[in-house]
Formats: sequence, structure tokens, C-alpha cells
Amino acid sequence: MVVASPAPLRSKKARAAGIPVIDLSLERSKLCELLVKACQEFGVFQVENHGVSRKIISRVEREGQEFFSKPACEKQGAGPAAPFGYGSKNIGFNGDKGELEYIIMEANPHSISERSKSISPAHPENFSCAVNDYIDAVRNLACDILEMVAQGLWVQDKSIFSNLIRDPNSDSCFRINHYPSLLNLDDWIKYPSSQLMFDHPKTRIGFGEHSDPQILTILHSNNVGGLQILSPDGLWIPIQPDSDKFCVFVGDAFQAMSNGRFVSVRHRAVANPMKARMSVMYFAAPAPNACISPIPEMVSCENPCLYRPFTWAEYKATAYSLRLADNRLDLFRN
Ligand SMILES: C=C1C[C@]23C[C@@]1(O)CC[C@H]2[C@@]12CC[C@H](O)[C@@](C)(C(=O)O1)[C@H]2[C@@H]3C(=O)O
Ligand SMILES: O=C(O)CCC(=O)C(=O)O
Ligand SMILES: [Fe+2]
Repeated sequence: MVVASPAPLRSKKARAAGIPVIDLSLERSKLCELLVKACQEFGVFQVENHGVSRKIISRVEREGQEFFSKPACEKQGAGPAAPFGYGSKNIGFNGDKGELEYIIMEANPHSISERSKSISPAHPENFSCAVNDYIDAVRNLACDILEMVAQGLWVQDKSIFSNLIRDPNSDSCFRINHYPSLLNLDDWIKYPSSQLMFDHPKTRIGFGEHSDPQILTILHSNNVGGLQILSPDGLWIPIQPDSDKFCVFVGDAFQAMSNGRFVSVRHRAVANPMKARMSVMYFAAPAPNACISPIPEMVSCENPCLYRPFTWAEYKATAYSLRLADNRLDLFRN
């Protein structure tokens, strides 16, 4: 059930109500319609009754917690993130910084098993099993969503998007972000807790403003807030954290394939000064040689092709050559 207003994010009503929450146990044709609406009006939505078991989510979260609670020198053994591995405060290669630490890896069993050796030297198979099971589950969720979106767009080939991420050479990746709390005991005494989030000088950007380059992002977080999306009038709208839901973002590649009908919304995470936030992301991407271009059903005389065709490898190379906040998709506009 959509509990939030389906009105565009642009309106005051939508800003007050938040982003759509879509109940995946609803009847399929209704779901297809709601998903398309959310992708075009918000570029982000939450899903409930998603069918991914609590056990699969908890196992991956436990592995993440175990890793981040290790001493810094042990964590460095899994780094640096270049671009895969353990990273702390540095994001990408071009000088972006944030109040977080993270692990990032390619989402295929071979890479995961190799990375597990440095992330969890004592029990690499526990880490790799937890991550592989999680990825299988969220990949299926991403494919179900993409197939319903294709149906909602009345596209003939319902698997046109999901086939890209089911490809064995898919370049999808997996990331766990950890935003430590920023406080010490003195701060707890000085600031009333309700004011802390807003007034405290240590409120910092955890992960700066950006859009995700891939097709779809499936994000899970603990119940600690911090994720925000940018509204068209420049306001940061908080997303209510809820560990029973997944948050789904349209990525740049999906915006291009939909010929600009869907929006790859800009978002960021602010570090919560009081509580540590942990988020787990699956970035669903095509294979490096896949060609990304607006699908024919989205192109007409009234809606001419907005983007030139590009390969995912070309797009990714561009993304990695730029800063986090740069608008890379604009470079591919006709
Ligand atoms: C600064 C950067 C980090 C990033 C690669 C980039 O050069 C620009 C895009 C960034 C981003 C944002 C979404 C994902 O978290 C990510 C893994 C991705 O695919 O693009 C990150 C990249 C990263 O952290 O390596
Ligand atoms: O950690 C979060 O909640 C968001 C991070 C994010 O947007 C990303 O890693 O691309
Ligand atoms: Fe993101």
C-alpha cells in the first residue's frame, strides 16, 4: 500500500509526506502502476513485505558489525578501497571525504570469496556465505521490481532491464557503510538529545551529495536516520529509517534507459551524532560491454532520444574520473 502521497516531490504536500512506501504484497497490476509512478515522480521509494528474510539481513549486518568493531590496523588489512576493499573517510579517487568507513566489493561469488580472506581472516566462509546469500536475495528483489516496472511501462520484453543484472558478467557491487556516532560523554551533558541532531557543531556529512551511477540501488539500514534526498527546489528531505523496509533508488543508467522519464535522485547521508548508522547497499549494474540507451518504447517524436548510447564500462570510467557530486549523466546528453 502506498501510504505516502503520490504527488510529485516538487509539491509541499509530498515534501511533508515523505517518499512512497510500496507494499509488495499488493496485486501485481496495481504494483506495476505504483512502481512506475514512484520511479518517475520521486526516483526513490521504500518497499515493505519484500520477502527477504530477517535472518539473511541480520547475518550480513552481524558480519558488518563484527568487521567495523575491529581495531583500525586490522581493518586496514582489507584496504585500501581502490576501488574495492576497506576505506575510511576517503571516497573514490578524486578527493571526496566523508565521516564514514566502508567495505565495497564486486557482487560475484569469486570476488566475495577472495575479499573475505582479508575482511574476516579467521572465518572467511562465514562472511562470504552471509554476503552471497544476501546478494542472491536482493538481486531477486531488484529483478522483480525491474520486471514490474517494465510491465507498468507496457514494454514488450518484460525482462529488458532485469536481464542486464542477471547477466553472469554483471558489474553489480556490494557495499557496507558504517557511520560512527560522533559524540563523547561531555557532549551528552552539554546538549539536550532532541537538539543534538541539529545544533551540534559535529553534525557532519557522512556520504556527500550524489546520484548512483547504476540501474537500481537496493539499500537497507539499521533504524538510525541520516539518509536524505534532494528535492527539485533544493531542500534535503529525510528518509525515515526502517529496518523492515528496503529503500530503492533509480540510478543514472535507468534514467538514461527510460529516456529521462525516471529520475536518478540525488541523495546523501549525514552522520548521526548520537547513534552509529550502518547501511548495506546492492548496486545493480549491467555487464561492462552492455549498451545503455533509451529503450525504443520511451522514444517518440514528442520525446526524442535524450542520451547518446554508451557502454556501462564507458559510463563507469567517466564516473570514477569525476567527483562524487558531479552530474555525469549530463555529459551523455544529445
Ligand atoms: C567519488 C566517487 C565514489 C564513487 C565513484 C566516484 O568517482 C563517483 C561515484 C561514486 C559512487 C556513488 C554510488 C556508489 O556508492 C559507488 C560505489 C558508485 O558506483 O559510484 C560510489 C563510488 C565509490 O565509492 O567508489
Ligand atoms: O549509507 C547510506 O545510507 C547512503 C550511501 C550511498 O548513497 C551510497 O553509498 O551510494
Ligand atoms: Fe548512493
